[in-house]
Amino acid sequence: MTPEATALLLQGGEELGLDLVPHVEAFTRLLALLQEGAAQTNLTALRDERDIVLKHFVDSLTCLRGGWLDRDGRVLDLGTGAGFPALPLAIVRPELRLVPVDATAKKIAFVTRTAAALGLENVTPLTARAETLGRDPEHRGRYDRVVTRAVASLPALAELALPLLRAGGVLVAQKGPISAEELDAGRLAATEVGGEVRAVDAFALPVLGEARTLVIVEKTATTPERYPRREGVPARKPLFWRAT
Ligand SMILES: C[S@@+](CC[C@H](N)C(=O)[O-])C[C@H]1O[C@@H](n2cnc3c(N)ncnc32)[C@H](O)[C@@H]1O
Repeated sequence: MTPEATALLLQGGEELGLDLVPHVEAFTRLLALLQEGAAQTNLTALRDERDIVLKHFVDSLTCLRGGWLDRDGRVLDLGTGAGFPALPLAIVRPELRLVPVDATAKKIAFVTRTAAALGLENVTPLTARAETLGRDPEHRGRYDRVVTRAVASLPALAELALPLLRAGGVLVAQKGPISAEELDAGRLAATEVGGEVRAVDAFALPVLGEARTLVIVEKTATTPERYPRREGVPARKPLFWRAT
């Protein structure tokens, strides 16, 4: 990693209250593996070091805001793609047991290789759709936290994530700016599937200042058996929301 990119990583961490100095080596290796992987397959649109450091690494770590992931536990990353936020979280929070999940086997193959190369023993990647896991007794109701970044609308995320959480578990949804309409639909959807929106944290991405939102949904009741609906339906026909 160039000295400039390292400085941005440390500055981003500092703005989040994180000392990333002990993790520079791990992030340097992650950056190299990501650039290598991106050259071979269509893993990520970001190629530039500065973009990867700020928009993947630092952005992923913003889900630590508010302390929702401060306790150890099982954390499912829904729609992890090339491993975000799961891999940065696994580096910085070794006490978390992370299960990065994605529907695309090629992406999970990359996450598996990368976690092994980085020696991250707290990462167990899984190729699956969230809808399938949500109906599987080995996964339904088994997670303390679900994190997710840039995957779907809030009502769709509520339907996909809440079935996976134990009672009292929490969804930490990382999004860009969110409209009042999406948030309203998300609140209704959360209630429908057994949850409640606990916090909406609008903030600026460190260094770049872009708008981001963390939406926190707590599982407060049992999810009705009919949720999640079948594959593709939660995103195509989100509850209480007419996607544009
Ligand atoms: C835009 S990418 C975001 C990837 C990553 N979270 C990030 O922030 O870089 C969305 C990912 O979610 C996955 N995905 C979407 N819906 C899913 C579902 N229902 N179950 C599992 N994976 C899903 C897609 O395969 C894709 O890799």
